[in-house]
Amino acid sequence: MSDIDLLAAPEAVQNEPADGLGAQKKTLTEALLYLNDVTVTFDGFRALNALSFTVDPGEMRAVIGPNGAGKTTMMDVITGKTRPDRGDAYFNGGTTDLTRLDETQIVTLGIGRKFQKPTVFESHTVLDNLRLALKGQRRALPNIFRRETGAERDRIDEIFETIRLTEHRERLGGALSHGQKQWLEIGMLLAQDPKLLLVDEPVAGMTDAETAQTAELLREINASGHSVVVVEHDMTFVRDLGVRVMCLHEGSVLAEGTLDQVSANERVIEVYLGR
Ligand SMILES: Nc1ncnc2c1ncn2[C@@H]1O[C@H](COP(=O)(O)OP(=O)(O)OP(=O)(O)O)[C@@H](O)[C@H]1O
Repeated sequence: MSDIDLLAAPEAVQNEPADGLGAQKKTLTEALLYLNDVTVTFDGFRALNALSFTVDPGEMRAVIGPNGAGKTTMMDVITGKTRPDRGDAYFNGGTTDLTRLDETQIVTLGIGRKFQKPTVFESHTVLDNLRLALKGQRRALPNIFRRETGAERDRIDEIFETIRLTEHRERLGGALSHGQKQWLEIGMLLAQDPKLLLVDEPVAGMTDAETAQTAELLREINASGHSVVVVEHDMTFVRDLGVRVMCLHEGSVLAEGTLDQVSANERVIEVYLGR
C-alpha cells in the first residue's frame, strides 16, 4: 500500500435524496466510488461533461446510454487509463485519489474491469485460466505448475460454482461457448477479489438463457459483497438485474433511479429508448 497515494478526504458532499431503490449513502466518506464534476476532452470534444455519481459499498448499478454517451470513457477514468481534465475520482470513502494512480495500482487497490470481448487463453484449460488469474500472473504460465494451497483450491471450486463452469473445468478455453467464455472471464476477475467490478456489455452476443443466467450470477457476486457497475444495452437483462440504473448522455447523467423511473423519463426516451 506504500505506493498508493492516500489523501485526506475533502469535505463530505450530500447528493440528491433517496429514490425507490432505498436510501442512498452518497457522501464522499461513505461512497466506495465517488466521481464529481469529471470532464474529459478529446480534441475539444467533451466525452465526459462534469460527470458526477457515487457507488455505495455493496451496491450494483447498471449504466445505460446511447453510443458515444461516454460509458467507456467513464470506465477509463475509473481504471486510470484516461486522466480527467477536471474533477474528482475517489475510491474507498474518499481516501484514495484515483486520478493520481496508474492502472496497475488501481487494480491492486481492488478495481477489476472486464472488457466487452472475452480474452481467455483458448489453448489452456478452463481450470488453468482460473489458476493463472488466482495467482495474479496471467502472463507467467510456468506458475500454473505450482501446487495450490487448500485455500486456493477451495476458492477455485467456489468461483467455478458461481460462474456455472464446474462441469467444464477440464475443457479448453477455446471450446467454450461465447457466453461461457464471458463467465470464465468474470471468474478470472473474481479471482483477484476486487471490491468493485466494472463489467462492459457482458451479455452482447449471448443466448437468452445465458443472458438470464448472467444476471443471476452477477446478483450472486454482488450479494457476496462485491460492488458492481455494469454497462449494458440489453434492457431485459437490466430489468433482471433489478438495480439502480443511470442513463448517460453527452458525458453527463441524464437520469438515475429504478429502471421504471429512468425508462419513463421523456429525455431518456428521446435520446435512447426511442418512442
Ligand atoms: N481517444 C479518443 N479520441 C477522440 N475521441 C474519443 C476518444 N475516445 C472516445 N472518444 C469520443 O468520446 C465520445 C464518448 O465515447 P465512449 O466510447 O466513451 O462512448 P460509449 O458510451 O462507451 O459508446 P458505445 O456505447 O458506442 O461504446 C465518443 O464521441 C467518442 O467518439
